[in-house]
Amino acid sequence: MSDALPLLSARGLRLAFGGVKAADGIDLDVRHGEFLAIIGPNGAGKTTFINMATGYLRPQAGRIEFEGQPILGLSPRAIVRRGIGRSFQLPQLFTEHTVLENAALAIAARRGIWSPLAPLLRPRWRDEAMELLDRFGLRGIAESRADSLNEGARKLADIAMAVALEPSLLLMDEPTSGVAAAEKMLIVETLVRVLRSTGVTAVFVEHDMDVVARFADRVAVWSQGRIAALGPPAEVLADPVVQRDVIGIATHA
Ligand SMILES: Nc1ncnc2c1ncn2[C@@H]1O[C@H](COP(=O)(O)OP(=O)(O)OP(=O)(O)O)[C@@H](O)[C@H]1O
Repeated sequence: MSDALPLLSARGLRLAFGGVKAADGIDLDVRHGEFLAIIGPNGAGKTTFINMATGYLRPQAGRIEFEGQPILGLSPRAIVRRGIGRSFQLPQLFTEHTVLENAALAIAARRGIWSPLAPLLRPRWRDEAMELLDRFGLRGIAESRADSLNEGARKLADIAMAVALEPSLLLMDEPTSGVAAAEKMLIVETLVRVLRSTGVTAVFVEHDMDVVARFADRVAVWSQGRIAALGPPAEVLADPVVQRDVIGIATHA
């Protein structure tokens, strides 16, 4: 496959909820290997885009292609199988299970195995789950229950589960929301290191402009269901309109 072909290509996406235009003509190409940040005020339609690209919402018009193939109309599960992973604003871990158990379940799910947990904790699976946790620096909390983790560890563990499914594109909705300021950069550094080393392309919704400036290759600015600006962070974040309309009100927790 040619690298010139975008990994994901969206054209003319439209979706209104009553009078609210959550997507009002979205055109976006995601390039192989890039880290693309999506910024924009609350209600601009950022999550709606992720929901459309992952099969959770169907646009009223437009098309989305992944690796040159149309994906609109596929179920979320079928889209995961094509290679698009996702993490949510609120982590989706099995809270009553340990981090290791969550990892083993995710690795098994990747192979289409829906097994009781006990066999998945035998050495072969356990080693693989530990190896995954190691990559995210989570080995030390492998035996902790998911509901006992702080928000930073919970977010990383959630992303590790998405990576266990071996996506080529990962869409992350606010990977740092709720994470304490002191932890934030370490969390993002860790996930960027893992994703870059495995060649995973990433799209992430982010409200922290320091994170965007440091880790994004390109930034797309969402405004009222449209993309108002797109380009390298140094350029986009210096745009006075973006500074006034997006950064000035980016106080979202
Ligand atoms: N399922 C839905 N039903 C009705 N309205 C919806 C639905 N999903 C989103 N909306 C509306 O569409 C608009 C865009 O919402 P969306 O969640 O995509 O924004 P966002 O940019 O992700 O905001 P935030 O930063 O607050 O997460 C909002 O006005 C929202 O209330």
